[in-house]
Amino acid sequence: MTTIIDGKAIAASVREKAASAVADIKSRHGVQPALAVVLVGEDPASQVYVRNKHVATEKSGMRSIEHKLPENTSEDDVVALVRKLNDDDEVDGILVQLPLPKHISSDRVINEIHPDKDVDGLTEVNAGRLILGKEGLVPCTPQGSVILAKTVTENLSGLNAVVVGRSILVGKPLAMLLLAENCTVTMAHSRTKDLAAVCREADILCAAVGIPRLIKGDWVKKGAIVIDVGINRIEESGKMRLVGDVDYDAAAEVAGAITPVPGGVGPMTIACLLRNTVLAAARRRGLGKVEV
Ligand SMILES: Nc1nc(=O)c2c([nH]1)NC[C@@H]1CN(c3ccc(C(=O)N[C@@H](CCC(=O)O)C(=O)O)cc3)C=[N+]21
Ligand SMILES: [Mg+2]
Repeated sequence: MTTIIDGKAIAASVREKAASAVADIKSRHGVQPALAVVLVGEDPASQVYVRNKHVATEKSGMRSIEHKLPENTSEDDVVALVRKLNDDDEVDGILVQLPLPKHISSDRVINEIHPDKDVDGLTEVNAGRLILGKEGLVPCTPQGSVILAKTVTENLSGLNAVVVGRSILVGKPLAMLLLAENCTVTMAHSRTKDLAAVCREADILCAAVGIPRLIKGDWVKKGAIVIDVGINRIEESGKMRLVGDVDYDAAAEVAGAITPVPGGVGPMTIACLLRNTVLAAARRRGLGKVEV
C-alpha cells in the first residue's frame, strides 16, 4: 500500500506548534512576533500567495505587516524599505515576495535583508550557514520537504536521496538538508546522463525542476519516498490543472509514500515560514530556546 503524505494535515500541525510557541512568547515575554511581507507589482499569483501568508500569520497570533508597492517602484526604493524593516525593532521576519519585476535585482534586494530576519533563508549568509552546518534560517520549501519525508521514516540516515533540480530556492538547499540528515545525496539536473537510471536508485526521490510530470512511474524504485516540489499550472482537456513534476498516478503505484500536488509540499512552505518567524523572533529578542 502506498502512503499518500498529507501535506495539508502535517502543515496544520506545524502551524499549530508555531501558534502555541507564539502564545507562549506573548504570555512569558509580552511581545508579539511580527512578519513583514514586501510585494512589488500586481502579479495575480503573487497576490494570492501574499494574501495566504497574511491570513496564516494572523491566525498563528503573529502580527502581519504588508507592504504593497507599485510595479514601477525603483530598486533603490525597495532597498530603502528593506533597510527600514531591518532597523525596525518590532519586525522579526522580512519576506520579499519573488519574482520581483524585471528592472529590480532580486539578488541585491534579498541580500539587503538582515540575515537574522531572513525568514526565507535566501541571503548569502544563511546559505553559507546551511552549507557550513551552522545554525541559521533555512529556506521554507526544502525544510517542509524534509519534514514530510521524516513523517514516513523518522531516521533518514544512510538512505539514497536524489534531488532533481538545482535551484537556489529549492534544489541546492534541499540537498544540504538531506545531507545533514545523513542521506547519501545525488544532485541531478537537466544535464544529468540517464536521469531515469539515477532516479531508480533513490530511496528518497525529490523532484524540483518545474517540468510537469517529468518523473515517470518506472523511474521510481519500489517502496521509495517521493517528494514532489513541483507546482505547474497546465491546461488539460480544456481545464486548468495543478500538477507536480512527478507523473503522480503512475508513481503512486510503485512508491512507498508520495506527496500529492496540490496538498503536499505547497502547504508546508507557509507553515515553515511561520516556524522560521517564531525562531527568528526568539533568537533576535533573546527569548531562549522555543519549541517549534
Ligand atoms: N520570497 C518568496 N518566498 C516564497 O516562499 C515564495 C515566493 N517568494 N514566491 C512564490 C513561491 C511559491 N510559494 C508557494 C507557497 C505556498 C504554496 C501552496 O500553499 N500551495 C498549495 C495550493 C496551490 C494552489 O492551489 O495554487 C498546494 O500546493 O497545495 C505554493 C507555493 C512560495 N513562494
Ligand atoms: Mg536545472
